[in-house]
Amino acid sequence: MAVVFRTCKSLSKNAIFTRGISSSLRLHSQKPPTPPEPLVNVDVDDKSGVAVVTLNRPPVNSLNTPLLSELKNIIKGLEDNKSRGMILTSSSETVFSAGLDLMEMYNAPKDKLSAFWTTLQSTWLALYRSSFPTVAAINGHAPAGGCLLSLSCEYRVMVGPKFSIGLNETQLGIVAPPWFVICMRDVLGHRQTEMALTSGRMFSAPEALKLGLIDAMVTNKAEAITEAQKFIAQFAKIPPLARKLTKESVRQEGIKYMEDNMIDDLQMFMDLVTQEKIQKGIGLYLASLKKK
Ligand SMILES: CCCCCCCCCC/C=C/CC(=O)SCCNC(=O)CCNC(=O)[C@H](O)C(C)(C)COP(=O)(O)OP(=O)(O)OC[C@H]1O[C@@H](n2cnc3c(N)ncnc32)[C@H](O)[C@@H]1OP(=O)(O)O
Repeated sequence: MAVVFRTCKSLSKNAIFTRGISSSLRLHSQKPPTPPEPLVNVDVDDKSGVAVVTLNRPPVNSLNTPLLSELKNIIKGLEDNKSRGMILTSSSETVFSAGLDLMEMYNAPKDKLSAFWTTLQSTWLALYRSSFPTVAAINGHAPAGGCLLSLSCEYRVMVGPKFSIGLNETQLGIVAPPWFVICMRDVLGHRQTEMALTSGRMFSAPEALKLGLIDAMVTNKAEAITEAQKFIAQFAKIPPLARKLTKESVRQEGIKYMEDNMIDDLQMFMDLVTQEKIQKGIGLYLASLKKK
């Protein structure tokens, strides 16, 4: 797997920034400061043109505004570079993504809360409607927003059997927004979605496979990447424009929902999440996670 420097340069603002800073600082000091790790890494394979995009926000890849923003920029960069495909995975050995960063929603000022949600909306839309094939190589737990990212890809390969996946919002006393529901329904159908979402159930990888929530189960990350590459390779001979327009057509409900309802959806989020009892619930949940 080779990193194509030219591609990375145009994809990651962070990469340009850190290179620029470290080379100029080297003139003035012996020890340049260690550049910050990007929140999302991207490696583009020279031969296949497929990008492995790795969430890299330890410990649990919770999705905050900077990470979502970085992911969105990378997806846009891949679009601009006419990418052949994208595999989304995690640098953690046990967590794909713990979902939305609860700290972004807890006692947050309204402007930050609003920026957080609009970044989530636009990042999701960029991923969901991306023209290139997308696969989630789910190499760890994927609750809530982690499950949403997976569902927004076209194919899901999960490392099993011990990790779990699902939209668990109701268990937290919050509500999965309609576009989360559409994503789940795209994959599971109406009845199973209703059952899964009203209970907020998390599924083990074998359960998820049986249900169709994931498409394949493997035993490690390397196998997950190989399976993902195989899925993407089958599109090599399909004309990209026909593929893109077909994907958009199949996903029209979700795309249209978001395009038509961005402001209402933001308002619903703000109204719900700023309620005192919801804030209290998030606070208690965070405390329970920290107490573990
Ligand atoms: C008409 C409808 C209108 C609707 C309007 C909108 C409504 C709002 C919708 C909001 C949607 C939200 C979706 C979400 O994604 S909410 C987030 C849900 N996530 C979870 O429930 C997962 C919680 N985490 C875990 O279960 C576990 O952490 C894990 C992922 C299984 C990993 O376990 P592990 O043992 O490895 O790690 P720890 O639990 O010890 O965690 C390490 C530290 O990370 C902190 N942490 C974990 N998850 C989060 C998170 N999501 N946000 C912020 N911080 C998180 C945890 O507290 C530990 O912190 P510490 O090191 O300081 O102790």
